[in-house]
Amino acid sequence: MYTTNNDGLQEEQERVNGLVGLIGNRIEQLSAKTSGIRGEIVDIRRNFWDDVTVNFEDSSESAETHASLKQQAELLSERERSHRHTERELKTLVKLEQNPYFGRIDIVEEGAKDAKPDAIYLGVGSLLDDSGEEYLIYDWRAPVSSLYYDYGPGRVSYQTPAGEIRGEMTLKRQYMIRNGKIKSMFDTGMTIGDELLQEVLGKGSDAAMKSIVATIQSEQNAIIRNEKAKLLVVQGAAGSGKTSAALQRVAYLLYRYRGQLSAEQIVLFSPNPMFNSYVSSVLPELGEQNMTQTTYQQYLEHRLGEQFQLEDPFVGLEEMLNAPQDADLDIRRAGILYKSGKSFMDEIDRYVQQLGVSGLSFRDIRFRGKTIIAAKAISRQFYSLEPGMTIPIRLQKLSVWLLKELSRISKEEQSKEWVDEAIELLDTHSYGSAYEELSEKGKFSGGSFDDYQSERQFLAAQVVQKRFKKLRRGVKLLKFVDMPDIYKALFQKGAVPHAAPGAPEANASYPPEWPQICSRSLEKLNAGLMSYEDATPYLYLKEKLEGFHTNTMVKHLFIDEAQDYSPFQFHYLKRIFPRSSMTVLGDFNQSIFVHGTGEKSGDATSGLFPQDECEKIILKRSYRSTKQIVDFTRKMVPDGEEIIPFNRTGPEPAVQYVEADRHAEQLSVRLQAWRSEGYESLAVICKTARESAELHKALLALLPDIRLIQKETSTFVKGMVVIPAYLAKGVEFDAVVIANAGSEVYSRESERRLFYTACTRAMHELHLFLTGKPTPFLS
Ligand SMILES: Nc1ncnc2c1ncn2[C@@H]1O[C@H](COP(=O)(O)OP(=O)(O)OP(=O)(O)O)[C@@H](O)[C@H]1O
Repeated sequence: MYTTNNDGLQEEQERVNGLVGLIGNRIEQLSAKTSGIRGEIVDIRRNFWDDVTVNFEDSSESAETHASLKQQAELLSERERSHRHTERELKTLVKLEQNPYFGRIDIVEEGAKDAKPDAIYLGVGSLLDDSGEEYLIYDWRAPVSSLYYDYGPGRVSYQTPAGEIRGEMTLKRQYMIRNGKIKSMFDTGMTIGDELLQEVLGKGSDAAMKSIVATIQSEQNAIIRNEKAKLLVVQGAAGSGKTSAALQRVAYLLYRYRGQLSAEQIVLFSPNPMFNSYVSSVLPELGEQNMTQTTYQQYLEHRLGEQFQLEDPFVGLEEMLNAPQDADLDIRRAGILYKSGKSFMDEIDRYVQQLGVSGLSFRDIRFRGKTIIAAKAISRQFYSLEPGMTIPIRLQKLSVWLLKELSRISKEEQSKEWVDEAIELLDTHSYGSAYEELSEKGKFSGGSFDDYQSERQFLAAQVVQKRFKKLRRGVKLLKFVDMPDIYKALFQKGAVPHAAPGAPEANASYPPEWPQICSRSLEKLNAGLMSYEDATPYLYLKEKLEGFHTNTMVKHLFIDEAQDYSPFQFHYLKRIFPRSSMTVLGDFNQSIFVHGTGEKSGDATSGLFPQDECEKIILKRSYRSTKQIVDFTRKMVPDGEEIIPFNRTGPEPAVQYVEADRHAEQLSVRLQAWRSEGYESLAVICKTARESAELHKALLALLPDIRLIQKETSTFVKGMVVIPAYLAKGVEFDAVVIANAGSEVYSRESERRLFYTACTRAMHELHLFLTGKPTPFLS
């Protein structure tokens, strides 16, 4: 539905030339302005104190000093703001100079006096003419720009903050402009030119994800511009542009809510650190600052502190993938599943209710090897507090009581012998300052016994206070609450449900393997290890008891690879970020963790927001891989026939039998062949990290520059890599070899999605090596 159009090419090129000239001038002016502001900032900083009148002698002088300081600080921050603004403008202009726009639509607005259409040109930023009244280029995020993504020529309408605008689109045109020259231009119909998409998708993959603004598809546009939903769930096939849409959405939100929403108020949860590096250039490319990026694991570590050694999700996954299929594995799976579900959360809620009445464990507070406040006394005090108060409030009150107790005990300590010994060991400086302070207070009468007493008392108080400081800090941080013990108690009673007087009925949702799950959980926790599946419930319980440390600053959460999150984790995130909307992007066919919600129906996000605040968008078209690869991979998963390949062709995926002892050699032949064809990013995908490490070792002798990707790898670079399938999530390669697609490697039903994820990483070519019978997922 597109036509290459050279008719108005010269005219169009002249327009581009004019714009490039104008942009060049603007760049010059703005550069001068920016360096002027920078100079001013340096000056203000250098002379900050010279321009402030400092006088604190009396209250009126002091007020004047404050006012003067405030004024100077405001001036500085205004200049800094202005500098940031001009810098951003400058960056956009530099981009526009290279490629001023990528699209044009001609619109006749309904009710307009003039029947002549307005030509609207779309680029990565907007540009006004010298009068400041007419847009020469519209930002792709402006309300009118949405027409470009949503409509073809004909009747159109779009929303503006002031209401709906209707009209007629008489032309839709796309351009490929490089360095100010129009390479080609097309007039298109409804969809944004296959031609342009073909060109973009046909290229080699990069070490960094690219922005897709010139070719956003209408179903992606609906994700990007959604403003209503508090919870936007995007369910999309592999390679359907979920991550791309998410990143353009961040850019859109920053534009739409400029001044109200900043990049730090948006958090993206990524599947692993390497993915963070892979996507981190998209927003800067669009002239925006990057949002905060983290992984759920990093977040857990940050919250958990040092009490336990936290296992990452890949440890458990690796164990399960390498373990034989036996009863033991079933128990592990059942434990993970139960601890990831909403029932366990409800169970913890019930447990907390019971703890309000009895059962909270406390630690003795000890000093110099002796218990000075016993856990029992702490418990007694806690349960003597008004039971109507919540546990967090009671703990705060308890901590105030403990601090008072510590003060009392510290006074008693001052007369103890160890204090005398400590005083003797004090240096002369401490003595000197004690003397000075006491003299100032007039506590010395002149060499008498009283003077000696005053000095001893003073030094004793100091010595004891110093030694009690850590205890006080501990009390303020509620370290006297024995959280590990309280969590363990959930498993100590084995299958016996926690029922408290007045508490709702304990649910009988325990899995049949509960007793074994309990003993395993205790074994690990007693060894100071925290499994990934325990971390969120533990933190939830801890925060329910100690009070939630919510983050109200964050306004929007993006959760990518959402199929790998459990319902428990979603509910926990919702509590931690109570003011935040969520965009949740996932593909149930790529769910690889037991705790993940691989079920289409078992929506992990249900119940997070009221129904009328939730929206779901399904992306069926897959852009990453050639038609041949998509046709091949979609057969591996249920409902695969719903996945629509983008019409870009390439070689058929190949299955190749290799002899086990020539495995590495044949792989290297394949990789070298691809390399000589010009592919730059090549991956050998294995099932596990163990297999990857072994194969990498063997391949290194043949291909010295091949890299091994491990869970700690934090940067994604172009080249040849060996990578376990679960770390390849979210990224893509020009060509992929599945190291061994044999049934001895991928056979359990639980590995189907891992296999699918691995195969769908290929953009142009996919080869599957086999040393034996093929995996049943290929049949
Ligand atoms: N509208 C588009 N225009 C150009 N390229 C696109 C478009 N949509 C997606 N792509 C490309 O398709 C590829 C896959 O996109 P992306 O990684 O965002 O998909 P995804 O749904 O997150 O994939 P997965 O779930 O498999 O990780 C990327 O190379 C991306 O640039």
